[in-house]
Amino acid sequence: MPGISYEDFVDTGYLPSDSDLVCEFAIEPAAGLDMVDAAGRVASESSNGTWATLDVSEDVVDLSATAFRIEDGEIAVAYPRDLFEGGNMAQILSCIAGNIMGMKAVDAIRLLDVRWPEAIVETFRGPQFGSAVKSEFLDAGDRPALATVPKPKVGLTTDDHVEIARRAWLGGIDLLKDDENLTNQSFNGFEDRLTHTLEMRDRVEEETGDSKGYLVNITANADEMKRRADLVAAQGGDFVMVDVVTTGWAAVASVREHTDDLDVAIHAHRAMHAAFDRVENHGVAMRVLAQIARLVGVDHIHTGTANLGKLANEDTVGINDWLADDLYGLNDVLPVASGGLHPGTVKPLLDRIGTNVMIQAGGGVHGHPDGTEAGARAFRQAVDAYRDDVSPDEYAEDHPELAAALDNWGTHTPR
Ligand SMILES: O=C(O)[C@H](O)COP(=O)(O)O
Ligand SMILES: [Mg+2]
Repeated sequence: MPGISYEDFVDTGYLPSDSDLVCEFAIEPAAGLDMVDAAGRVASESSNGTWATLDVSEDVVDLSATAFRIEDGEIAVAYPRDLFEGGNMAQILSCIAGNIMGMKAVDAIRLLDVRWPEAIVETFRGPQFGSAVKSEFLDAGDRPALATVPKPKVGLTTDDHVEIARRAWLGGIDLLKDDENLTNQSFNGFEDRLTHTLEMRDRVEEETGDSKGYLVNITANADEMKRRADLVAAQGGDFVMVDVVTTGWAAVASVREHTDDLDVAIHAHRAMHAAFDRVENHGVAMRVLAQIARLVGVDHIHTGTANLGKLANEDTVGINDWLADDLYGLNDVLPVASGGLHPGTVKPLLDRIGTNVMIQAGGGVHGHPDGTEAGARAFRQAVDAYRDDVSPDEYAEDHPELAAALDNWGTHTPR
């Protein structure tokens, strides 16, 4: 079989087959190696090779990857379908983003993009609802869904949390979201928070006639997440939230499998993603993390704010487009813009990312000079102004909450 020595893993005449999984990497070869040497080592270590030349018997299945394009510091590597266990994202990542991330043959390596073949895509569940949550669970089918995160992010008692939820929903917010580090701590236990927040949701829905949602953070070990998801469903919740990077994709897959019968959508917070994607020449691009999230089957995921918020971003627009594109019939994923947004950033944000999104503000709602309900109204008014094609300043003339928000923050991008 070929592929026993790393040189055998490069073939610039190779044409990937439809079933090959193709990865694009940016690589910086270590001193003394050229791009071809480094490409061979990457393809080898990420499929079936090692540093030494192997003498392999005929009955070993050939699962070698092939580096077939090498140009301008980037390489493309094709992997045979049978290298991978279908439906097992952990195993796939142990190949395409595994040992190669630390191998000394490259000073830096970044997984930029993946072409997922149908033969792999069909082994994953994908999202149960995707962007359909906006009309299926909410009244936001024709506009961005609006979410808020109670602040301070931890420390509020359950009663405080529920009161903030009430004010935010009454002000026009669709979704109340737990923060990424709020799970089941002593000051605000999961079960009480779930019960009382959903009771409040029902009261507000009755009062306003609008559908409201609660993204309760079930992040924990996999079995506990499943137990918490059961509680959410039993109490009439429509959403669970999972910190998908910190829990790991195998745990997310367990939640996705479990929620198939529960009729609840999965909101993915990406806390810790920047450990993989912030250093520009190394790691795994957010684009790939978003692809993984779609395959595993989350319904919404944070994809950044197109550089209009407080967190560093990659190509939010390109990622959002990928999440909306056809992928062998898999549902789409609703992109979530969050992190440092406020009413003054709504127009430039929607100009960049469109309206089939969820937009979310914590500080930009609760930090409003007149409090949470006014902040929620201002956030909603900024979206209504956009819908009516009226400038925020003009809309603010007869919407005092928006006027106060714009006076306070202008169009400032926070840090
Ligand atoms: O989890 C999030 O997305 C953030 O808590 C948003 O908070 P901010 O709007 O205050 O930055
Ligand atoms: Mg947060």
